[in-house]
Amino acid sequence: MEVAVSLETIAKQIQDLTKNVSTYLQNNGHPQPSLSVNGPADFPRDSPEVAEARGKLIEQTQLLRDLLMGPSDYIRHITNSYVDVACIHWITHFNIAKHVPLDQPISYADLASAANVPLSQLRQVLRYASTIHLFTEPTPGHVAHTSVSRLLRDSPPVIDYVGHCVEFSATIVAKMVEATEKFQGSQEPNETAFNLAFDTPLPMFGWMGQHPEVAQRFKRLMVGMTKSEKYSPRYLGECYDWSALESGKVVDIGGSSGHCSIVIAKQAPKLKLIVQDLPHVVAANKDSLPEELRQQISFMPHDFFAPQPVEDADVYLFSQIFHDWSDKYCVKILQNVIPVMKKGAKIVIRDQVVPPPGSLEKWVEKEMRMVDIFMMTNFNAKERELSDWEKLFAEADPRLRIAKMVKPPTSVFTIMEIELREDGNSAALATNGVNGSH
Ligand SMILES: C[S@@+](CC[C@H](N)C(=O)[O-])C[C@H]1O[C@@H](n2cnc3c(N)ncnc32)[C@H](O)[C@@H]1O
Repeated sequence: MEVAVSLETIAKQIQDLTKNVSTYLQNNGHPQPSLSVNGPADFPRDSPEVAEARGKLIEQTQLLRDLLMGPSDYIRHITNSYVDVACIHWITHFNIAKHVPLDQPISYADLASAANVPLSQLRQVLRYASTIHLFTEPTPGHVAHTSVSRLLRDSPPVIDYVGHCVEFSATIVAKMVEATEKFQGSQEPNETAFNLAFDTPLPMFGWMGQHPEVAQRFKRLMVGMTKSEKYSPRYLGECYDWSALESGKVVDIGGSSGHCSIVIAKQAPKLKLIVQDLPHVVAANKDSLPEELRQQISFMPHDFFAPQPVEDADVYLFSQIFHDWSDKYCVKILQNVIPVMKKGAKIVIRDQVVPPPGSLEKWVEKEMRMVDIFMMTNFNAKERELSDWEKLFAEADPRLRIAKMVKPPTSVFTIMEIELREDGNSAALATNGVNGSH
């Protein structure tokens, strides 16, 4: 049960945290956050303490606002957020942000004719959008950018992200109810809300193969994500003792362009790595491997639903594979590797271990659980909590045990080492900063 906290207590915390954050910005030459057109696009991320204070502030200010709304207004507020998404879709579809100059306002009439949209609808949509900080009306009848709407004009990663959300994901999640009614919790990757939304019998990635523009945008998003701390593969290199394998062999299953293997290869120059993926993925990526790594890393077409052909590897690596598949298919993927594992070989998994409900700030947990909903609606898959992982391993083979888990604080991923124990005993689980570990 939630304990009631007074508004003053929350406000006091907000005041103290705001002072810390604001002083830090001033003392380190960072601009104050602003919605004006030249306001900074991102909050500085160079101090872990300030990042923590900012996280708490977002949590506390949101709590204060929600409490002040009261349940009746609050439920209306969260329920009608579909209008926000629809207006952002309209704005991006008709390329409105590109037609608004950065240095001066533009009249609704001129903007309507430049974007070729009905004047009255433009005014309706932008006046709504200005209530959520997208565009502003500095003088009646004239529109100008804010620091938020500017991103829809100038930031290709934001434009990709927003396009993917409003044109793709929003269409899919709108079919959640119908999908459950029709498919009743199916584990098949082609009996999903995605299949209903796009009226296709193909699994999501198969469909993307036939829609290169959507696929290219999705790929750009994924590549962009790997550049952020949260999704960076660099921790995979740093948080596992790859050099202890000396001149051993690693198979990077579903390794895509090999970016995880590249990180590991740089960490442990004597290791040999084989990147396996579907034939078309291997064909598209193998020639872009840096010249200096070609002795160390090779590519091999392989479907992970077929028996694993590499029998002498020390590690079978699965990075961001299992969250795309239901348990039924994850078990098959694991069972294709287990028979060829030599004595002492390990399975290393880089994926999310979702912490128990309520253990993170709500806005952080919301983001994590949003990805879980995408996994459900796109693939009938999920992000797994520790107990889900344990259940999965037990189902694949009772000898599988989690031997180590490491979760770097700034990464969303946990790195798990799984061993195949011949004696059937539980291994002592060595964890490092993993929320909700034993
Ligand atoms: C989410 S990506 C993960 C890529 C990479 N391991 C990483 O961590 O960024 C999933 C990968 O699985 C590959 N994949 C999907 N189905 C596969 C299959 N049946 N056999 C092998 N690879 C497959 C995809 O082509 C894609 O590269």
